[in-house]
Amino acid sequence: MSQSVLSLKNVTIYQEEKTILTEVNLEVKHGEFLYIIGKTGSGKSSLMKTLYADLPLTDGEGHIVDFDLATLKEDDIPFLRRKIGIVFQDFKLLPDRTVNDNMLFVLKATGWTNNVEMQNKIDEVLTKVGMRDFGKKMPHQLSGGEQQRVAIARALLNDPELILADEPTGNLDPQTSAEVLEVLKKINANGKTIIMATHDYALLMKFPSKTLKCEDSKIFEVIQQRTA
Ligand SMILES: Nc1ncnc2c1ncn2[C@@H]1O[C@H](COP(=O)(O)OP(=O)(O)OP(=O)(O)O)[C@@H](O)[C@H]1O
Repeated sequence: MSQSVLSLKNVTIYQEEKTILTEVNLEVKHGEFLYIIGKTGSGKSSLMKTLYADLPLTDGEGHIVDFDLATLKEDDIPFLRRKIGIVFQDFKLLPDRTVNDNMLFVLKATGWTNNVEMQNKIDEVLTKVGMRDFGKKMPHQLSGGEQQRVAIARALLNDPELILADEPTGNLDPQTSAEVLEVLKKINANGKTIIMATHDYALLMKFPSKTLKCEDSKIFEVIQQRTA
């Protein structure tokens, strides 16, 4: 399949009055795995926030999973977020409830009501990330890598077309980062489109894929070179 999941045309991204990225032209096709790299402060998170409508698109054109970012209304944002799975650096699991209840919370908030269907879905996504036996655990009983795998499972609950992962390995050691990347790569191999912001260049070398770099307010494709 080659239809576009995301298209940005001549977009400028601002934080308050400051221009962060300009002349952003980007097209991501169904099934791609795309890295966004760049130094701290170069605008990776601002770009991701624009994609999940945390920052409004005020300048340029943007379409993502059938939503028009330039004309998106406040009321549309929850519906956009159901078609996008978001994974953050700090996992953002609810600390006061089990893994299973974290999942139930999201399903109920997004309109699911049937208990059997909800539990089947939870089991399905936890199995996908290798966490099937951890449903009764509290987040604090899990390692960072396990928490991030649960967060990835949570992002899969509503079968999104696109996963946006903003520094998903930023809090993890190299070995655990590689394991989380393997989970994301497997999900991508099963057909999900993934955009991942990172400054972990070692990971990029280990799992090469199409890469865009944010630098000097611009974003452009870079060709990865193997050093060994
Ligand atoms: N909420 C905000 N209000 C004002 N300025 C912001 C805000 N968030 C980020 N910025 C500024 O926007 C610029 C880009 O930040 P952004 O977080 O997008 O960079 P980044 O590449 O994701 O960095 P990092 O790798 O450190 O997360 C920085 O100069 C930052 O100070």
